[in-house]
Amino acid sequence: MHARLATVSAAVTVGIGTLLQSRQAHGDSTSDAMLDRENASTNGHTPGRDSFGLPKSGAPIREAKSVAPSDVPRRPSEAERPIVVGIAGGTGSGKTTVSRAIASRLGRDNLIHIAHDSYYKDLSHLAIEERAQVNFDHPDSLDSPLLLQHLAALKEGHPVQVPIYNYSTHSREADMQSVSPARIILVEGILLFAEPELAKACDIKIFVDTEADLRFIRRLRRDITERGRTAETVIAQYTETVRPMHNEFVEPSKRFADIIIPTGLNSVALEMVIARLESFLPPAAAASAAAAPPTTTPTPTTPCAVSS
Ligand SMILES: Nc1ncnc2c1ncn2[C@@H]1O[C@H](COP(=O)(O)OP(=O)(O)O)[C@@H](O)[C@H]1O
Ligand SMILES: O=c1ccn([C@@H]2O[C@H](COP(=O)(O)O)[C@@H](O)[C@H]2O)c(=O)[nH]1
Repeated sequence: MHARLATVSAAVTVGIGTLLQSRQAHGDSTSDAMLDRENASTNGHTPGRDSFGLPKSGAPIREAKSVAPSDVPRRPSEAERPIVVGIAGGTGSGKTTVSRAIASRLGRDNLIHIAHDSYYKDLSHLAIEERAQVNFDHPDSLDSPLLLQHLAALKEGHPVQVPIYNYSTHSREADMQSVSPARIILVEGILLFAEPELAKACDIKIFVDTEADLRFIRRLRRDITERGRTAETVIAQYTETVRPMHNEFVEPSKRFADIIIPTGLNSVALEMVIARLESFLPPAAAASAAAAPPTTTPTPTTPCAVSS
């Protein structure tokens, strides 16, 4: 299957803003925000950015990984600032699998991988039966403002503490995962482009587009084996919330993507994405990534926290 690749177009300025509270404003306000952004991207070049408005390649900001907490990390220059790559798509579309394929090529030193899912709100104050009834596919179920704060901090060269979410208990673990900046920040989630501020925080937006029947089959298998569900609960959740929310929020957000990857592990599309991301790495790291074998099917797993 051939990849449908659109031009990488968005030039975006990251800023922390409050998310729109009104979900009913989703349609119009999202469109307005996106149009504003597209218009802004055509207003000539910004210093330190390339013709697409993306930060130019330069030295990685690896030094932030080794600083002591008491030290103040050096603020990355515009040319060094991390590139945020958003990977959205429906549940089971292959977001994590695609992220891992990209990560395995670009290398741990150059990339960090953050899941929007890690920012699900903690439901430990509810009885376990009540937790399972929550609509986890509505944007309000996630602490997106915290993710926005973290992306902004990483872009400034600061490490962040990412929550660790447990899908079986629908709650956050006591521990958090410390994540330090890298040149490429992969962030994935079903609702990433449905939240205008989060979409805006992504320099490159990729949508993994997989048919609903395949996604459902994958989810059924995964949720039973990895997330402690039964076939009955997966089917009930899918019909009651996952499917309607997909149609209301996820599917319409596809139009904000720069690139659409059909059925996930599409090697043509992946190689083009990887080549583009390599261009942001310093020469030695880019050469090493380019020398790695072409993308193969990684063992798909579904972490809920961060991996790289
Ligand atoms: N291209 C693929 N072919 C077959 N199975 C896949 C493929 N991509 C993902 N999967 C399977 O589907 C499940 C969901 O994939 P995942 O990457 O976790 O999707 P998402 O992150 O979008 O929910 C995984 O458990 C994996 O086993
Ligand atoms: O406690 C929870 C939190 C989330 N979910 C479901 O997870 C998916 C999103 O994860 P993917 O890896 O993209 O599938 C979302 O559809 C939620 O319904 C959950 O079941 N329980």
